[in-house]
Amino acid sequence: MISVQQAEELILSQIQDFGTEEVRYTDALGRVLAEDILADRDLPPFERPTVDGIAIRFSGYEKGLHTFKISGVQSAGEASIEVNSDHDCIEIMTGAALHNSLNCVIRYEDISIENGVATININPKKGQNIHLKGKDKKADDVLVTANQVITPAIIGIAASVGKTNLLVKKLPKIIVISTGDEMVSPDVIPSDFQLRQSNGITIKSVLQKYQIKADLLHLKDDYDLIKKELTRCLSQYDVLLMSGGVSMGKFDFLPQVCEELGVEKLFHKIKQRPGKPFWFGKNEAQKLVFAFPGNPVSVFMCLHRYFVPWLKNCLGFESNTPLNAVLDSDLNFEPPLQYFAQVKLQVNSSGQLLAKVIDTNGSGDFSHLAETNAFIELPLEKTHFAKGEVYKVWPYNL
Ligand SMILES: Nc1nc2c(c(=O)[nH]1)N[C@H]1C(S)=C(S)[C@@H](COP(=O)(O)OP(=O)(O)OC[C@H]3O[C@@H](n4cnc5c(N)ncnc54)[C@H](O)[C@@H]3O)O[C@H]1N2
Ligand code: MOO
Repeated sequence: MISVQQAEELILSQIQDFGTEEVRYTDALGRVLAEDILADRDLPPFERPTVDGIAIRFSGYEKGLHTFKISGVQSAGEASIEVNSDHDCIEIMTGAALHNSLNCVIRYEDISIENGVATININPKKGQNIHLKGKDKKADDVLVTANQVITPAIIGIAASVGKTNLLVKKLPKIIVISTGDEMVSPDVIPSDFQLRQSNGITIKSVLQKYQIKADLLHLKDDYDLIKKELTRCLSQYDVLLMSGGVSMGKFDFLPQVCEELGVEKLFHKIKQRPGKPFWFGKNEAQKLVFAFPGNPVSVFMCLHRYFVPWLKNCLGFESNTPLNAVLDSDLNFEPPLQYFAQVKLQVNSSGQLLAKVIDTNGSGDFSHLAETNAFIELPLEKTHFAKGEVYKVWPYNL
C-alpha cells in the first residue's frame, strides 16, 4: 500500500495537455483562457468627459472669462466638435469624444445657462473631469493573462476589446461509470436491500463546475458486460472515472478487467481513510482510469483530493495550492492511515480559517456532506491532533 503523497505524485506525473480550441466569448464562462487578452487600442480610446456639462478652452478662463457662448451640443457617439474661440464652449455629455481644442469640463451643477450663454460658478482646474486617452492602458497592453478561469469580468473585457472568439484549453472527454447490482435509478423506489445510485451523478456534477459534460453509465456486476463496455469506453474517452468494484468482494472485477484490457496498474490501495482501495492506471494510449471505491464519501474525497488537482494541472490553472486551516478541536485517530475528516470551514473574527470537525460514521455515511464543506488531511505519522494545529484542507461545497 502506498502513501497519500506517493499516490499524489503518481497521479500528477500523468498530467496531459488536451490542446486548445476557440469558443465564442458568450460560451466561455468557466473555461480556462489559453491566450492573453490585449487592448486593441488605447483605453480609453479618446479623451472622455466624466460628467455632463460644458467643455471650455482653459486659456479663456485664465484670461478672466466666466461666461461662454454655447456654440454646439455634443452627445456620446457623435464626432468631436472643435471650438476655435476662447469665448465659446460646447455642451457635452459623459462619454463623448472631447476635441483636442477643449481641455476643461465643468458639470451642469456648477454653471447656469441663459440665452445660449453659460456662466461658470466655480474656479475650474485645467483638465478637470476628463478621463485621458490611454490613461488606463495603452494599445497592445495585456488586460487579462492566460491560464485563468474565465469570469464574468473577463468576458466583459473581451467584449470591450472586440475579442469575440477566445482561445481556451480543451477539456478531456470523460465517462463516469458506476457499478453494482444493488444500485437502482434515483427515480425508482428501492427494495429493502437496494440503494439508489448517487455516485455517478455526484461525479458528473463536480465535473460540471469545470464545464466538463461527462457521459454517465451504470453497469451491473457482470464480468463480460464490464469488459465489453470498458473496451468501448477506453477507445472513446480520455479518462474513465469509476466508482465501486475495486475492493476484495467476489464481484469486484474492475482491477482484473482493467489489467486484462491493457490498462497498467499504477497503484491499488492508499494508506488513507476513506478511499483505501482506490485503483489508478493507464493504457498505452495514455487513457487514464481513476477507479474510486464505491462508498460515497470515498468517491467524494478521492475526487477532490486527487482528480480535481490533476484536472487543474492539466488545464494549467494559475493557482493550484491547497488551503490550510486551523483545527478547531482535539481529535484522535489510531489506525495507520492518513485520515480525511469532514469539516465545516469558517473564518473567525481574527480572519483565521477554522476547521470544525463533524462526527460521521465512515465512508458509507453521506448524510453530512451538505453540512460540511471540506476534508481536513491529518498526517499518517500522528495519532493525536490538537486544537490549534494547522493542516491542509480540500474544499468541496465552497
Ligand atoms: N475484505 C475487505 N473488504 C473491504 C475492504 C477491504 O480492504 N477488505 N475495503 C473496504 C473499503 S475501505 C471500501 S471503501 C469498500 C469499497 O468497495 P468497492 O469499491 O468494491 O465498492 P462496492 O462494494 O462496489 O460499493 C461499496 C458501497 O458503496 C455504495 N455504492 C456503490 N456504488 C454506488 C453508487 N453508484 N451510488 C451510491 N452508492 C454506491 C454502496 O453502498 C456499496 O455497498 O470496500 C470495503 N470492503
Ligand atoms: O477506505 Mo473505505 O473508503 O472507507 O471505507
